[in-house]
Amino acid sequence: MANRNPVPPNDAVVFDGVTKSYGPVRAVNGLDLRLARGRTVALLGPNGAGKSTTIGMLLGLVEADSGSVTVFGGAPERAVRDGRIGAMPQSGRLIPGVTVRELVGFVRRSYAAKRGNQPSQATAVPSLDDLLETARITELAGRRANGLSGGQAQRVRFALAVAGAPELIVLDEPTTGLDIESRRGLWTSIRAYAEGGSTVLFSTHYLDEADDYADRIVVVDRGRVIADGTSEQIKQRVPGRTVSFDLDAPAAVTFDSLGGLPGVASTEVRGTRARLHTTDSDATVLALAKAGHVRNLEVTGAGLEEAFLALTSTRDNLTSAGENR
Ligand SMILES: Nc1ncnc2c1ncn2[C@@H]1O[C@H](COP(=O)(O)OP(=O)(O)OP(=O)(O)O)[C@@H](O)[C@H]1O
Repeated sequence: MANRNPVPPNDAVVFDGVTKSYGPVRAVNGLDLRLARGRTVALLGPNGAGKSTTIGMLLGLVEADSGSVTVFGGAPERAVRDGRIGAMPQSGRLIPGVTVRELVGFVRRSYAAKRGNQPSQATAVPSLDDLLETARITELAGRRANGLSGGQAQRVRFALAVAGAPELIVLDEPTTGLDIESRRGLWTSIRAYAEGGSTVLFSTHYLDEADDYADRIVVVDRGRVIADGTSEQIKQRVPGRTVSFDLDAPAAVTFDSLGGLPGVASTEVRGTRARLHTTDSDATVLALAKAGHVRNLEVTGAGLEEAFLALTSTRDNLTSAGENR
């Protein structure tokens, strides 16, 4: 497939007008996306939005119907063959009957042998000990690979993904089903690897991970990019603020009186804590101050979850929040 635009040297990945259908289902629908080298990017979207199909095309596993996908200026298959992409799939059993050290060592050796045949290749394959350390699985080295907990197995999969010192790692829902401690542990390894200058693309349904770890968030829905920017830029897409406070004298304040304050679009009272969603937080706060009876007042913008829900429920919303790549 011919690439219609020249690829700027700073782009690791370019999707250019890409479509992919499965029978009548348009999984990816004219996707345009550029990923700059060295950044960590989260791919968010509701179920069936096209995230896995997009990742499949990036890894050369799924062929686009039209448009082009370019990785490091060439075909994805070539980047995979050269060990420049490391991938962590959503699932897949680890080989039974071998230890973690044997499994990771085998994959590492196969990359090292390939690099030996390509001395021009810039990135050296790490030592096995460094690799185990990076993935924080040194203490698991002697364990059977198929007898690990979910979190431990994901760390081994991560070691396999980075065994060839790839410049781009692609993680498809890496922490799904893991407890909070295992999620944090895996992210410690991913971040450490990213700090070495690699590009990271991950999909997730955990919005806090996108908020905490991504330099840039790309939201897809029905196979298209519907928002693209930093976490802050995405949050700003949802207008209005939330004004929260403790009611000093709950009996003296009624729902109706709160709802009648300037700017207030909706109200919620739980116990003595009130939350007002307002389109004019300055006017709302001034009116509350005049009325008195409030303590611990707080004004906050929408969280990423609220923004995500608002964006993905607005079906016609196809503009971009920013160009931060
Ligand atoms: N091999 C396939 N055959 C038929 N339809 C498919 C196939 N793969 C994906 N689809 C459909 O394409 C659409 C996009 O699916 P995809 O798995 O890419 O979305 P997703 O955003 O990764 O979803 P999820 O968050 O649920 O994993 C969905 O409607 C899905 O049912």
